[in-house]
Amino acid sequence: MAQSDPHDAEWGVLAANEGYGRPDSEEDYEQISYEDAMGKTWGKNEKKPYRHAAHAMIYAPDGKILWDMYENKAVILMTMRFDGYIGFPGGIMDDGETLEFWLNRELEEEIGLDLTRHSFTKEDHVLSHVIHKKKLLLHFYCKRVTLEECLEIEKRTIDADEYGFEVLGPIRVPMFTFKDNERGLPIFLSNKFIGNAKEDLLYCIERENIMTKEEIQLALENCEKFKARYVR
Ligand SMILES: O=c1[nH]cnc2c1ncn2[C@H]1C[C@H](O)[C@@H](COP(=O)(O)OP(=O)(O)O)O1
Repeated sequence: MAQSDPHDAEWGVLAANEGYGRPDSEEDYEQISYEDAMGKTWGKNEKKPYRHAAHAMIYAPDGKILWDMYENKAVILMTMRFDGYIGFPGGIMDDGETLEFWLNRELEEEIGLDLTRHSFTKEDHVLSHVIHKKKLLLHFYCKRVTLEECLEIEKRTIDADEYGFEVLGPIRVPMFTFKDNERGLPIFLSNKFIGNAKEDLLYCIERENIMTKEEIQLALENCEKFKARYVR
């Protein structure tokens, strides 16, 4: 059938959601409570209503000493996405079920999460944001598991339905910094992250007592110094 909307012709099946992945700035994100996010109708009668999206961080405390020198503070699972950004697994929610229902379904599809063992509940919710510009409500969840469980979850990613499509691979956050104060977490932070995934990551690292606020601030400062000197 002929395509009538040039936007659809350009983006095909991706047309409905492609706008959510366009670059934005930190100022576009307004933090709101879960109750406010879920309690309002958010433009239900407008031509394009707000959509909800939910993403999740799975991690385990580590403590392994790498190269006899650097302590890896935790194993934190992220993914290389189809669009070249780094992000957390999850996605846009459909109507008619709870956020956690759709989040669990996305996690099963994208990383093969075994929902009989690790399904997310409202208790795992950490943060919600609204981005009016994109008419998007973002919900973030975090779950601590044992190191053994975390490694099993990571391995299952390559057998997931979306491996090779929405998820190009599991990645770990380097939770250590070399003596040059750049290699490790600071350089990792200079990557491109989807949405506010970087802020979600840093928020949870502090909230879960993996690093202090001061340590995170230092990593961010060293990331900026690195970018100023090296990024072409
Ligand atoms: O990890 C994330 N943290 C915060 N915001 C995120 C994260 N991943 C995506 N997003 C934002 C920006 C995206 O465009 C939208 C939709 O998420 P996405 O995973 O791309 O959803 P679909 O695969 O299209 O269902 O949320």
